[in-house]
Amino acid sequence: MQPMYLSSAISQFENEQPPGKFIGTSASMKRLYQSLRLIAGSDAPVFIMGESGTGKELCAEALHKCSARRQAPFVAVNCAAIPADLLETQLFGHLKGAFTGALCDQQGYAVAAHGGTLFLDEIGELGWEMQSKLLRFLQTGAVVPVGATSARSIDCRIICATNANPAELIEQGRFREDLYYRLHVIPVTLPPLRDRDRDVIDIAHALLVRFAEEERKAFQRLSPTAEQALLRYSWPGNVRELENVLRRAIVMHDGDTLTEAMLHLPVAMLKIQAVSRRNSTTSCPLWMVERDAIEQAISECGGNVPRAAALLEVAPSTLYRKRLGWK
Ligand SMILES: Nc1ncnc2c1ncn2[C@@H]1O[C@H](COP(=O)(O)OP(=O)(O)OP(=O)(O)O)[C@@H](O)[C@H]1O
Repeated sequence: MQPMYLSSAISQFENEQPPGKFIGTSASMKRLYQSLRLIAGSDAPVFIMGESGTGKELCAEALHKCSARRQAPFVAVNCAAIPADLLETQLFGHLKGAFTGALCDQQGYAVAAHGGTLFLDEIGELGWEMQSKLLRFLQTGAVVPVGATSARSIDCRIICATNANPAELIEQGRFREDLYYRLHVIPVTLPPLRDRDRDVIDIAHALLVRFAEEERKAFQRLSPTAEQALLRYSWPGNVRELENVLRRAIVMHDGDTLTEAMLHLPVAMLKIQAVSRRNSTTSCPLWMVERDAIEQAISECGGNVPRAAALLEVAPSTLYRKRLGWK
């Protein structure tokens, strides 16, 4: 592998545009882009966390595109989508005759990613045995295809992602702690869509233009009340859900303006706005702001304190300690 050209990685971000295919300029996304700028120049493993549909794969792609490895392949593997008994040969390859049905040599995803980036999505779904094999690959930097006797060195950057809480998986004995520490070198957390201010509107506009063209419809804009509805909704399925809502609205309706009624957003999923409902001209003690933010995060995570701590980027012990202080 060539030495890492940090300056060339950074130049991808110099124009302050969101990296890769990201849309959104909210404060939380700007913080993310800033981290990605620093991370792209390194070869250290990245561990991406975030709710389903927040853009974890988009993030992995952006890191690859902004790295010195961008001319080499980006290989994405969904660990949950491949049956456990096929995963080893898919990941590490096999030789002809290694098992019934192995009619020719086949290189695995790891070899295909040589020189580039290997993205392991839904890493929490890997079986225990496969986790050991992945750990061995990370320790040795070499793969042994099924049926082979010698190893082949592979140079690829590892990025993995999960929407599960890794601490919980380890606690439940479903994920190896030693593998976790190998992978969890640089953590990246994607904020949920409901915490990205007006990004939802910018993304919706871009999707409206794209889907209207694909569906050969005349839609050109969102009505002001449709925009307000998008802002009020809590988006449990994040950007993927927004894509589905807009696609469905555009397919099922006609016109040039997409209205609130056409979106059919469930009223039961309105945002909990305890903090933002507070009269913003009335100051209050800082501890109350902090308390509200913490309680809101815990409530959004269905009472799961470690997950709320990950969202707030603090240790779970910090939340437990602070909550004891308020009681
Ligand atoms: N900030 C964004 N701007 C524009 N499109 C986005 C953004 N974030 C996500 N998307 C789009 O939303 C969809 C879901 O994104 P992606 O597959 O990266 O999410 P994910 O977090 O990996 O989901 P899962 O946890 O289900 O694997 C994709 O079509 C992606 O292009």
